[in-house]
Amino acid sequence: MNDKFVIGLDYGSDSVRAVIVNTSNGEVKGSHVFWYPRWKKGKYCDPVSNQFRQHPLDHLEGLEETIREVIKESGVPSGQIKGICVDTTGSSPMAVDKQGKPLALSPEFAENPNAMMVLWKDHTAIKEADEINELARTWGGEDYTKYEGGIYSSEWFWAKILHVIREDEAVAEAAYSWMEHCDVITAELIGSDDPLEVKRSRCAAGHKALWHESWDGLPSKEFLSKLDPRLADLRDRLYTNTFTSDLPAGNLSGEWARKLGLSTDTVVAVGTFDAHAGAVGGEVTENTLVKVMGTSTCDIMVASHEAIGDNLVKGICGQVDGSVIPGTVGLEAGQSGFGDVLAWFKNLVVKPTAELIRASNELDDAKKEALINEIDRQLLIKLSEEAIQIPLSDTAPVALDWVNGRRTPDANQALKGAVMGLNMGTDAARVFKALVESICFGSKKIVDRFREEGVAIDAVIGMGGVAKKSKLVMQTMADVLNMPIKIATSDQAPALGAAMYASVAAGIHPSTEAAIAAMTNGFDKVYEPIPENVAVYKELYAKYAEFGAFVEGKKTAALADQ
Ligand SMILES: Nc1ncnc2c1ncn2[C@@H]1O[C@H](COP(=O)(O)OP(=O)(O)O)[C@@H](O)[C@H]1O
Ligand SMILES: O=C(CO)[C@H](O)[C@H](O)COP(=O)(O)O
Repeated sequence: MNDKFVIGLDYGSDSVRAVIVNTSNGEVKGSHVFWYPRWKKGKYCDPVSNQFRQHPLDHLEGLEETIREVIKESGVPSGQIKGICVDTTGSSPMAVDKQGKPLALSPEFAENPNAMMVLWKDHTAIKEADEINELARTWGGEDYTKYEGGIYSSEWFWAKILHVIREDEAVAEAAYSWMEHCDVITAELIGSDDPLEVKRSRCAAGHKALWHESWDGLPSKEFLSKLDPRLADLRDRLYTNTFTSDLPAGNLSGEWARKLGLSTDTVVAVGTFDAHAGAVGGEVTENTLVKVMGTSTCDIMVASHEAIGDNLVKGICGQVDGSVIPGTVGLEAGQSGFGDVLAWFKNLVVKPTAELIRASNELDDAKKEALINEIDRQLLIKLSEEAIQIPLSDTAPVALDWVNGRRTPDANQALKGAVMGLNMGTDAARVFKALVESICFGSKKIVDRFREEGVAIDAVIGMGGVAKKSKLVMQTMADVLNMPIKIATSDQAPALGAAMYASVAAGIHPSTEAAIAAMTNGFDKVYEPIPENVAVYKELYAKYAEFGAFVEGKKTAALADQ
């Protein structure tokens, strides 16, 4: 057998997943998940202040373990493994030194959260994002936000950097450059020692760093200096050109070839973001909305240059040439909180329960931890089983899905979640059901915005942890959108998409479209809307919209006296 194989790596928010894939038929010969140990302990985070940082050691340990494990599991000879591609969350930037190494890998900054990866969901930079939006609208020059939906988010590159350099003089001084997570890992694999030489991700730059070829790359130094002179200086130590992920970033370094038991002939593709790789793994085509549903949700579409023309789609996460399928325009929207909204509720119940179990004298410590882990594992399933039994006609509460702010439509990370309509009969299952409905209503707001902006949506594909794990969420989504939802077979669609990019970068397939056709894993389920549910959710959606307008301050008479 002389089949050629590639490896796709998908760095999610809680774990990194790898798959090794046969490029001739998409057969997944091995997969492995590595949960970030420091992140799992909540280190370097402060949810109350919306601070979420990750230590790069979590990522490097996961890099080595996942690749070694999938090679071992597959039994594929190293000589047949031709390429690797890395997708990560974003915008998740890190301050790096002159060699492109994250500052937190140096002893001086090893415990400093500002020297670590500022995870996409970290919203400490709301003020900075507001400044960028205000300046973009008023400075008299180019509106650099126009290809990113017209509203810059605290989740993104420049806002995060500006916040950190204001907070931490030492990091500001020591940071030679800043790199997105996907570029850091790619640079590590190819043994780069110069961040200015690394082929930076088009996807990351276009969707999160205000990059566009029409203004020669990044925003001008004049614009940046109005925010902070140090940003203007930094521009010289970032990048001008960006690259799509069907292209090679370099070859595996000798160090990593030895660590992984691979050849230095192994090509490493330019990095990308998880959702966009997921769309490729899920066979994205024009007029199809791909929903990558994990802790958050990303909604990805592709449009031909002819179809999109000069249309600037308002309030989404941007439209970028080549961010998904090179030669087409990638469109991104999404929700800052999706599975996380449900995890938040789960933790609300589990945390005090766990503390009581630990404080009790009934069980030994090992049995206590086993019981707590079982409750943590089972609670979402249990709540889902109970929620499915609640008749839709039951006046369940109405919730807003903004526990992590609102990403789209119209980013507003200052927003918070809310629930109304509680009474003495409101049990955990009813609140959970309201939260499930809220994240589906939030998805409908995005579909409505795309259509209002002239982007046709004829089909919906679901993938990611929630799509594979929750029948309740997916049926509710089909009912709320009143559209069938196809579920991608692969439970690692982003990693599969990264593998597809790797096969093109390694010269095995001639294009991303050809790689999709050859390596797709297809779909294994379709959720069809249930007409009677569609009617009920139409009314509930109107309540959700009114409640949202009220909470966001656009009070309406209908709600004001409730
Ligand atoms: N049974 C379930 N029902 C609903 N949501 C679930 C269930 N199991 C896990 N989740 C959610 O899935 C999300 C993790 O999604 P996943 O795609 O695995 O991770 P990531 O977002 O890091 O890529 C978590 O937010 C978790 O709350
Ligand atoms: O916005 C993104 C991509 O553009 C983030 O990577 C995405 O939201 C992260 O989500 P998850 O934790 O579910 O992988």
